[in-house]
Amino acid sequence: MKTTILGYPRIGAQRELKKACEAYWKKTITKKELLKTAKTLKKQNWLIQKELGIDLIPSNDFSLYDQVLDTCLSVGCIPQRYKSIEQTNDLELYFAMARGLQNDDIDVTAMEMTKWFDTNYHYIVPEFEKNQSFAYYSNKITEEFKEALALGIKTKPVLIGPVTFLLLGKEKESGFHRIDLLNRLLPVYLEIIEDLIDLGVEYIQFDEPCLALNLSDKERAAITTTYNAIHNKFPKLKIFLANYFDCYGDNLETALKLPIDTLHLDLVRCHLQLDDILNSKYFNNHIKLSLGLIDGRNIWKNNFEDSLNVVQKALKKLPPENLWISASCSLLHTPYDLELEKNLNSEIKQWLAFSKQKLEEISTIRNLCLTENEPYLSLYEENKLANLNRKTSKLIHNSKVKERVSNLKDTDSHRTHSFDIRQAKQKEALNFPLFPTTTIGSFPQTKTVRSWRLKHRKGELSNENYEILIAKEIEDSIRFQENIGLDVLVHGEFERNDMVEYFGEKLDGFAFSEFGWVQSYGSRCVKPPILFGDVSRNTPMTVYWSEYAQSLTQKPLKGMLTGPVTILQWSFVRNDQPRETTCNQIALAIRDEVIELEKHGLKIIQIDEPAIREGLPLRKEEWPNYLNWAVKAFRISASGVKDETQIHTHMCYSEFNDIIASIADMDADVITIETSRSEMELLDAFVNFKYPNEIGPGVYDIHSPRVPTLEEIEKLLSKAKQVLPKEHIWVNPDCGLKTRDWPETKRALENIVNAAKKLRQQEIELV
Ligand SMILES: Nc1nc2c(c(=O)[nH]1)N[C@@H](CNc1ccc(C(=O)N[C@@H](CCC(=O)N[C@@H](CCC(=O)N[C@@H](CCC(=O)O)C(=O)O)C(=O)O)C(=O)O)cc1)CN2
Ligand code: MET
Ligand SMILES: [Zn+2]
Repeated sequence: MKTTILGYPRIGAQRELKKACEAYWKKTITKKELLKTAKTLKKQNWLIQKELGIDLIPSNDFSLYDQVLDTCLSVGCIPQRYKSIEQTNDLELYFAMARGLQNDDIDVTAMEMTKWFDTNYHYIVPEFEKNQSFAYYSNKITEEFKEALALGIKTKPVLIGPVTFLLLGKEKESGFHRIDLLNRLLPVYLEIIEDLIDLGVEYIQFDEPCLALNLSDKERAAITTTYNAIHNKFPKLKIFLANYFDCYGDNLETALKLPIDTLHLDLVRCHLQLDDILNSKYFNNHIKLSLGLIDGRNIWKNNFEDSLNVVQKALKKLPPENLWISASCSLLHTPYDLELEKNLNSEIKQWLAFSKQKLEEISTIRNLCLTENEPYLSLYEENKLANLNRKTSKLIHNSKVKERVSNLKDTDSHRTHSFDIRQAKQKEALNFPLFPTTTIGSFPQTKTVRSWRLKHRKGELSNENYEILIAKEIEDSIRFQENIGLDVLVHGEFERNDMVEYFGEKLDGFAFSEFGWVQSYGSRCVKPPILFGDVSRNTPMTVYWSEYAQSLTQKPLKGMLTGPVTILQWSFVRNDQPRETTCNQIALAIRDEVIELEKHGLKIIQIDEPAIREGLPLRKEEWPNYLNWAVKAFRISASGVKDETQIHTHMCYSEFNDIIASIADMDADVITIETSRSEMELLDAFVNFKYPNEIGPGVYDIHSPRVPTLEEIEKLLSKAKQVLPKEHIWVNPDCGLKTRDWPETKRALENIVNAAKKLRQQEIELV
């Protein structure tokens, strides 16, 4: 019985890769220095896995930006607009595809970015043309294998499987389906594999998480074609096929019939599938199983007793040499090392395992299965105790909270009156012009603002002085917003480290780490708070700064909250009760905050739910149940206020078509959404559905430093005006401005306000 993992985090325990990439982009370090940092990180990752007892260690799980982008370069899937960069500098090309590039000679936009399945990790979306050709282009995969080999480690290179690669991409023109490109793509994979085999590779891991989705017959056939072709050409190669994040489901028969060496199972997300497989008539016991027992998506300690039971079950049908002990998915989604945490409550800390601790758990489980397992029995006992302690801890349970959730009534998730009635009252109370303008909440989180927070945390800046600085920043932003003439102002979120972590820090039932960083996209990281117990709000969270900001202006100020589903989705959440229950607890806490903001004079409150789409289960059968409780949780948070109080919500990065009815069902008075990059295409869902409430389609792509011109914004707005009732249209950016700098923010927002003014003028001239 051996151990393996599917992938390891790569950002560095101290976020070394983030810092190096950002320095390289600013040209304060050279390409050579960046690559040196990368090399050191890879080496550290391999050596720690070796030291902690991982037998089959992955390579090519490292990436300077994103593994799907890496795959694009491996197979030469480079959109036309980058061809002029291609010749000059490989890193420049790579980062241009990731982030766009603007200089005297070149002006190219970035490739699209979207969520990796149901995670908060974003990948770069491959672009395909009808006549797409592929060619073996970058040699990253072989180079990394050689790098590890030089350290004495023969790795298992990780490749995103060709079918998943195609399905994750997008057709950039009509008249074909991307899956039809398989016959062109496969030969390139075969070339790469041949190179790897020449270098001595024994195992290759093919990640095909598309197997967790509802696949068509054609897509399933593509899986069969692919792995038959690879096996026929390289019969000695050991194919390690990995699906994760959900069951094989309908795709199980296809998977079991493949000529592969190992099938990997995510037993955390789908623990019943082991029985399905062992009992399947297609199962043959020559196949090896990789048991994904350790949770790669969450930070709770494994329960060894349960895991050993699973292994025993497998051992009834398979010899031990046909089993791998592993984690459910790549450890990319969990932080580096729990040992770095010096300030975590020690009771809570003993319940947790970060990536490094998960490596230890994997080898301990294997060691406990050995006949000579005595040296490890104390670890087993320790694990049992920690799990028992977590079950019974006083820190977790709050009977008042449980009672409040179980006493929720239907009326708690309904506003007093329907939208029409509310809208009329709000129009009277707020008296906005046509096409009111607003922003999504955050203003630039500059290095300076972040450095105040760091100093404050370290005790180098007193509470009082920190607050003086934040207050001044808020005041400046209010004056700026008034000057350019925005209709609904925001305070700017300067006091927040992150829109979820900030609330985690204020709510009971959450703990937070110091170094628990997880990559979100490229160099951007998040530090998800740890939701370990019943959630309650014992103190106002945003009232102080919102009330202060409102006191500075006659214009209405929009209070800014993160919604229950997003807090749930972007935290490390307890796994001892249904997510629905936890979400309702958060919803009640947010509801109390909404009511309190109203009490303190705020007439408009935004409850952000950017993660509601991402939280959708991977399989459609499970959508209705999820949407039902998620929408209800939002409504619970929003329904405690009077008709006159205007509730906004905001979503970004979303394909809205599938779930538009549920979005409407959230019944927010106003929704602001991301649409600018798709030229308002995303608005179609709202139009086709006749979305009943007010809506602000984004007119400024905040993911790019580019400033949209007045004309561009006008064009987008006139598109919106053609399809939406003009009384329903708001004018705003796609998302918050925290990742932007002030100069471009100011120019862009001025253009936005002026575009709205021009639109109003046109309306007056029309009558
Ligand atoms: N949780 C979450 N998920 C999300 C989003 C989001 O906003 N939050 N937005 C979408 C896109 N994803 C994003 C993820 C991260 C960031 C982001 O800006 N992250 C920051 C960190 C934000 C943060 O927590 N900041 C802290 C700590 C900042 C820090 O690194 N401080 C330095 C010191 C200051 C400095 O020199 O910069 C340090 O500790 O060493 C703070 O402001 O207090 C980063 O990686 O740079 C943006 C978007 C989807 N998912
Ligand atoms: C990822 S959605 C962000 C919403 C938040 N209010 C902001 O403006 O940053
Ligand atoms: Zn957003």
